[in-house]
Amino acid sequence: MVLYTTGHLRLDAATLVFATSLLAFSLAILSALLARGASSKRLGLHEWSASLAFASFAFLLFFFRGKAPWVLTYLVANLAMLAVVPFTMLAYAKLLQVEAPVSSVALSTAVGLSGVLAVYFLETDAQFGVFSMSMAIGFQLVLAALMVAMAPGRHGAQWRVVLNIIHGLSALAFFVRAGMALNGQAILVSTVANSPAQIVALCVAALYFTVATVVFIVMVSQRQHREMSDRLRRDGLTGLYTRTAFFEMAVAKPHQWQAGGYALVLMDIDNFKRINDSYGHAGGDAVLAHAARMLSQLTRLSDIAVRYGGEEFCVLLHDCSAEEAGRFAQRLVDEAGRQSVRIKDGRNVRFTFSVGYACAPDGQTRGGIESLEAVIDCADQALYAAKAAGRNQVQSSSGIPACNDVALAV
Ligand SMILES: Nc1nc2c(ncn2[C@@H]2O[C@H](COP(=O)(O)OP(=O)(O)OP(=O)(O)O)[C@@H](O)[C@H]2O)c(=O)[nH]1
Repeated sequence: MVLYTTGHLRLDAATLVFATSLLAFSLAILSALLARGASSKRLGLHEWSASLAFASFAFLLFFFRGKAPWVLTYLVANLAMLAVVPFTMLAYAKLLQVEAPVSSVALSTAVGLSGVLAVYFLETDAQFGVFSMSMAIGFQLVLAALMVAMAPGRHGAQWRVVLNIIHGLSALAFFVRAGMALNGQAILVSTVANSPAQIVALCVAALYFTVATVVFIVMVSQRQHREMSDRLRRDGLTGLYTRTAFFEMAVAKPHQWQAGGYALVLMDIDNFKRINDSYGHAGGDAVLAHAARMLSQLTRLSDIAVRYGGEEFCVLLHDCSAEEAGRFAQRLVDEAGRQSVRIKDGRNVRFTFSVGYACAPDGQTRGGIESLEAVIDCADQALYAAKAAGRNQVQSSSGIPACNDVALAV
């Protein structure tokens, strides 16, 4: 099949193979240039660029079939093709922060490789090579689609769907090709075989490289944007959310913390001024950073840990009973008492926490931000009570008369 347009312009296998190589090469350069930014490196653009470079190289070698040595245009070209999807998966692993299915990839690569080696060295029928390569790449495309579909989070959901449509379409093209090989109709990628199957497969390849690269770059830029806005909401010294960001988040997504009830835990490092006086401001900073790390380790992903003031922290425990909040608060005090912070001059600094907490049980959380402010106020009074009672301890707001049924009271 040759899709003619006018005059000398024709869309045949030779044109398509060369154009696909050029297209993949241009997209590889674009991805490599975008990967030059420090933050882009760890988002998988290098791997994406490598995958396209392998594809471009393979298609260029296919283009020279019949004019260059068979070792290059068959063996090396197919080895390059076998590297394309695994590098794509490495890129997804970085961007979506998931594990690549290494053993399944290795197994499918071995299947593809065995077919190619058998054809090249043992002069087995060429259809065996086409079948094993097509099955291997089709299977790897399905694995890539599963990685994209099963990655945690719902960010860029519509783009993931587009990616998976194109993965599915490409996998289907490879499985059809494998089926044709079984039926004895398979053709090698060639510039002279202009069968409809060949033309369609080449068009699908060009479509795959273009759409998948555009979508990948969009997803990279979305993640960069998310990370940048998250960084702006965090305190530079401790990495915890700032007080302003905390209230913005609480107002924006009340259902995320109200559902199931919540507890608000406020904690303050005891006699912090003395720590600053004894160990210097840098020593004090090291204690703050250590305390924040400890806090992050003890909280769940659904909780919100905040640097509430100078040496004061707060945690919103989502879906949490009063007993659980009490245990969490006591754990903070115990851990702080157990740990010490090694500062730059080699000295160890010990610190303690005073903690106050208040709860808004499930069913009493309808007051929105006003209710949250009331709960914080009660946790603050409990913290004050802990300080007044001698520090290094936990107090609950339940003993404070004004704080009973606090969420209902507002
Ligand atoms: N190193 C350092 N110190 C800070 C920072 N922010 C606030 N501080 C200091 O934290 C100290 C807080 O002291 P106070 O409010 O008197 O409280 P405290 O000494 O912890 O006493 P209690 O809270 O009553 O136990 C002040 O000396 C502030 O200068 C910071 O980012 N780094």
